Amino acid sequence: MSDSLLQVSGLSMRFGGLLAVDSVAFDVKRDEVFAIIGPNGAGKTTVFNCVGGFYKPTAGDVVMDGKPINGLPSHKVAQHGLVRTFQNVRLFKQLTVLENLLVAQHTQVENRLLPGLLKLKSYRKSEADALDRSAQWLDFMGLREFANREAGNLPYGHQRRLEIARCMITKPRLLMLDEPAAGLNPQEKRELQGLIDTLRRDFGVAVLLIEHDMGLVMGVSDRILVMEHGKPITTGKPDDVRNDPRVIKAYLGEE
Ligand SMILES: Nc1ncnc2c1ncn2[C@@H]1O[C@H](COP(=O)(O)OP(=O)(O)OP(=O)(O)O)[C@@H](O)[C@H]1O
Repeated sequence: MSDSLLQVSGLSMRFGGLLAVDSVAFDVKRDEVFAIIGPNGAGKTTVFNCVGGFYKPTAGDVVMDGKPINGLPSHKVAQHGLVRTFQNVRLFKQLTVLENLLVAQHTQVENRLLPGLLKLKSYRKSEADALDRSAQWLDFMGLREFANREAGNLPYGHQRRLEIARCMITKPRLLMLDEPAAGLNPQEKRELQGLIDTLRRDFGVAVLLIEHDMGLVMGVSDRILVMEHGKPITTGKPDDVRNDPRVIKAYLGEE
């Protein structure tokens, strides 16, 4: 078994005349935290959208655990164990916190109509299990006291945690986080770093991260891919990337 969970090669995405992503290649190992950084417009989100099934890449391969997933829609990609959060939190804001976690499991747990209608024992059991798992994640994320609050009314940092819980409850193998520190205060950022460490260690999930907060990226990542103008500049460990003149130039050149 290869130690790479996700392998991306020759990935390109063209929007009309703009080559937003140009021949990007990287791999994410099992239980690795891998970050993609780069100045605004570098193509990070476009890579995410291609990997997660939101865009069909113009060229290239995306392979998850040996199976090609490029071009698959996001719900199919999720069935391969790859789920994501969004730059602007996307929850069912009118539903309660608990309901958000139940809905996340619904496609997995029970989508057979007949057993549901008949309230078969197996159906009741799977419903009870979904409720148990929701309670466990509410506790784990410190959200239990908010279980019956509308998700849209939670403080922003709590909404971000709920979004991560909603991903984790589907038991992914690769969690993609799109700017998870955006809008968080310094204390919440420290908690986020601890959370990512714990998710990887205790739940064996690999993490693919886009983030502008360099403190978080350097603190939490095993390896970092740096992009500029759609192209990869370098991939390396945080200390190597931090001191790479090409990376420093890419960021300073932005000013
Ligand atoms: N749907 C789209 N249609 C046309 N152009 C797009 C589309 N999405 C992104 N782009 C362009 O592709 C380039 C890369 O954008 P992308 O959002 O991937 O960069 P990014 O590195 O994620 O930037 P940021 O850090 O600001 O989020 C930009 O020039 C952007 O304007």
